[in-house]
Amino acid sequence: MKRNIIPHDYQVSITDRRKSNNHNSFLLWFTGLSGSGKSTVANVVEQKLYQKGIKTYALDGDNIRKGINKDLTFAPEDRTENIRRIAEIANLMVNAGLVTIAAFVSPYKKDRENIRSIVKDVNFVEIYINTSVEECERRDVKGLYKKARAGEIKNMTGISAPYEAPEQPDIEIKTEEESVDAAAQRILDYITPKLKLNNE
Ligand SMILES: Nc1ncnc2c1ncn2[C@@H]1O[C@H](COP(=O)(O)OS(=O)(=O)O)[C@@H](OP(=O)(O)O)[C@H]1O
Ligand SMILES: Nc1ncnc2c1ncn2[C@@H]1O[C@H](COP(=O)(O)OP(=O)(O)O)[C@@H](O)[C@H]1O
Repeated sequence: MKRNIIPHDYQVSITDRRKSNNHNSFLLWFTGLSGSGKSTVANVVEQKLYQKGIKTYALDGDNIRKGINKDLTFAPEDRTENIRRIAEIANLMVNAGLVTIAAFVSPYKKDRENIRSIVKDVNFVEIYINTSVEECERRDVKGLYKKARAGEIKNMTGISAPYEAPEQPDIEIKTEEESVDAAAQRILDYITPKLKLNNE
């Protein structure tokens, strides 16, 4: 379909915005099972960045699935659309100069590859929060695993829907072996060089 959409050439660029913030912008994408620890670790990372004066914004289930994506279910095609829209929003935020943090189950490899192509490889940091389904079920932070076992929730990731683990994530956190603070520190150490402005 020919849509005749011609982008307007705005004069304030991503480079200008990064310069005025005095740091680079990129996307930290947390993937993992429900209850694996994505939000817990992401929250500490954001707090530490904020304390250093870094401009951040965090996207998560509450501000997305209750808002812009409230029309979407957990069926595979809706999860794909969920992640696609979030990637587009994240891309706008990266262009606005923010270190953008996103914590979503994002169980499908092809959807995560799509995020990488939307925000560009150089702006994408994939963080795999690797917690076994047994441990997530033991934590059962929201009581969802119990409901899934009782058949009250269909398509529950790890129980009745697949989770395709990243093969080469930029960072892998095994929460059964590493504390929240140690994980957050490892992420901060990884991204600190990326925050520095280069001469674009
Ligand atoms: N069927 C099923 N499977 C997985 N998760 C479920 C499901 N139903 C509801 N929930 C709750 O919704 C949160 C996951 O939403 P996401 O937008 O991250 O999922 S996805 O990326 O589209 O797969 C997830 O939040 P987190 O626990 O923060 O991961 C759950 O609380
Ligand atoms: N090392 C750890 N890293 C992250 N979370 C942990 C860790 N150890 C225990 N937890 C607990 O696991 C739960 C993870 O919940 P949450 O962060 O909401 O997961 P998700 O966002 O992936 O659904 C929290 O109750 C958290 O306190």
